[in-house]
Amino acid sequence: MRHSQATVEATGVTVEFARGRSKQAPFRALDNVDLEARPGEVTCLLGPNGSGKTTLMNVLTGLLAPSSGHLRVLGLDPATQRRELLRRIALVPQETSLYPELTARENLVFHARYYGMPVRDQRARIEETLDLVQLGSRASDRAGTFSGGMQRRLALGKALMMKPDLLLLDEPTLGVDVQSREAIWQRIEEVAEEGRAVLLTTNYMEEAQRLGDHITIIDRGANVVRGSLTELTSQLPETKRAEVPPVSLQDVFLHFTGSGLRN
Ligand SMILES: Nc1ncnc2c1ncn2[C@@H]1O[C@H](COP(=O)(O)OP(=O)(O)OP(=O)(O)O)[C@@H](O)[C@H]1O
Repeated sequence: MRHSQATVEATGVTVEFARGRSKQAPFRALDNVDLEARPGEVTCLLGPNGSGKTTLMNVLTGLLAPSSGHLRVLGLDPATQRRELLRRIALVPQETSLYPELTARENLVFHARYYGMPVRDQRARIEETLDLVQLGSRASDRAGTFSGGMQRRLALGKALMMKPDLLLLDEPTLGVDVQSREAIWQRIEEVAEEGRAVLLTTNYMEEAQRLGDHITIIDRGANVVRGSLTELTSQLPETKRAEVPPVSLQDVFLHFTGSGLRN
């Protein structure tokens, strides 16, 4: 049972996009979706391509307003209290948002200033962050010269530096090597250990299995199943549970979403 007050509380969230031709019914990218993320936990949002994961992240940060549903993030309504919300959350999007001409350190300085970090904290926090994401020795190199893994670590550093109450990550280890992935996973685990909430999307079952205290699977814009890995496994039919113990999250995922390819 999960007792603490939820950081993300979404109930019945629906998002519709108008289609090109006006007479067509709108496309429902999210249909009555429920989601929760709690302090001290990593919540993983899984779903096949196009299932609505990024759309849901955009709703949580107030970038998109839902057509209907109840939504609170840190007790705030993202649609109307976005400015206040953005001071307390950090989002690492799929495409890294770095300035390639600036050095790693300059990227962090720019971010700290933009988000109004107190000047007296900036220097120490920036150096601490560079060490945390293992870029101390490359701090004076331009971000544009970094490998994919280094760029992801720097993007994560930008978010961690602000010490958000909610860290949102859209596919945090997409295309990075094993070493960077391990470093990123450890930082994510530390954020949760510090009592803050993490919500991440991923297509990597191994990642969700390692990090996810709680897992929500969506498919075609709707909830499929939610719970801890143990709870999800217990919802598999007896025959599947018995196959090859222990059951992997991939078995659970394919059982609930099927193996058909998505477009
Ligand atoms: N602005 C938009 N206008 C119209 N349709 C959209 C828009 N944004 C997303 N969609 C559609 O909504 C659905 C969900 O897309 P979304 O990007 O949220 O999926 P996803 O689960 O993040 O996919 P992936 O794993 O491929 O990143 C898709 O069918 C997509 O084409």
